[in-house]
Amino acid sequence: MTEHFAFHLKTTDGLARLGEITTSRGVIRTPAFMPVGTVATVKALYPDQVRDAGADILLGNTYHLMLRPGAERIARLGGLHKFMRWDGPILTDSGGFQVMSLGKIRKITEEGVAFQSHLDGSRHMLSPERSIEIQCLLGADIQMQFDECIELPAERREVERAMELSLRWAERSKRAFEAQRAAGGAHAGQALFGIVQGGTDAELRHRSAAALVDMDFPGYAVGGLAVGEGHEAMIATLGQTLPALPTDKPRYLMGVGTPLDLIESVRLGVDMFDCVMPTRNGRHGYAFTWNGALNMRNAKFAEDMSPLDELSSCPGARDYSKAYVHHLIKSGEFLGAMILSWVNTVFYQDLMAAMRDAIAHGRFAEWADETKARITKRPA
Ligand SMILES: Nc1nc2c(CCc3ccccc3)c3nc[nH]c3cc2c(=O)[nH]1
Repeated sequence: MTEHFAFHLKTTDGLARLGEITTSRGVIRTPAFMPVGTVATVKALYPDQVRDAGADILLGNTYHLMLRPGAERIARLGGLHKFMRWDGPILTDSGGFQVMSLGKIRKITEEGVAFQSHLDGSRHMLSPERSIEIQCLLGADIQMQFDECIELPAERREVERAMELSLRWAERSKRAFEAQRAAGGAHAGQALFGIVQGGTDAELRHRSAAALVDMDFPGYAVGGLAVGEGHEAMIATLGQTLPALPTDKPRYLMGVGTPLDLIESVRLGVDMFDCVMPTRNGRHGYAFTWNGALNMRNAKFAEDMSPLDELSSCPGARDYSKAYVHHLIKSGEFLGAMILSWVNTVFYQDLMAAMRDAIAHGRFAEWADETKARITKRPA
């Protein structure tokens, strides 16, 4: 694991950026979409399908994996990469966000968050130090600071309190990560990212970003969004937050988003994304295609033998008919979820590859306008 973590900004087109992140487990081409593999699997897909779709990096989740099968157990079994047979980079979230959305009977203090498992009610505690310890036990290449993300809408003083707590937790996360490095629990090919909070308040966002930049992280996430604020507020907040971050470090917008969200966020200068949408919506019968999103439960597809999306690079989108996928989804068959998870994961990777190509050729604005018209048109 000699390769040091590094970000190389290759070129820009307006605020849009083309780059590469080097980790000890491989290179991440940015702008990048990172499939979510919360419990050590990208649901309904084999790792080879995820790799062949073009994904360079996957996401794992501290909250879920600490509860089952357990971080120490995964470490005993050789780490998350070996466990799930993914040899590329893995980014893990720090767990705070998931405790707030899934954990039960939570108690937040300066120390951290005490909670009960949503699986069996067992008692657990997450702190910046324990979160970093778990992420190192998992062997994550990119780790996230322990933060508090509050649901919007919220009172400004609540947003300010959570943002300031997250800054104190950023300091503690960084010290814990450095201690892990010194003790051999982490190496130079791994990185810890800070997370900017502050709701949709520009002043709080600037304070959070400035304080994190002072702590000097190798990458910065914009957190606290995709929590119900809506597309316009998210884009407005991004426009206020991104300029406060250094251009020579990656920017990761957490939990985003729809294809339209991705295009508009890349236009503003975001480099990395994650979202459960391609796989979760796939399991619920939605297909992302180059002619808009299709709800495969719709009876209009019952006798439509045309392919899901003949423009897709996914064999599943070209080989299977809408009628067949409609039947599988209506029947609740596993293959329906498998096909649509595959089609959607490939669509998201093809979308990112097209963005990278447009930026490389200095035609992102034109490409974005053409593509938005195509993929947001209401399907016939
Ligand atoms: N730590 C953190 N995570 C967030 C996630 C989960 C992203 C994630 C990472 C890795 C695996 C799964 C999920 C968010 N998802 C939507 N909005 C989000 C905001 C935050 C946030 O402010 N902080």
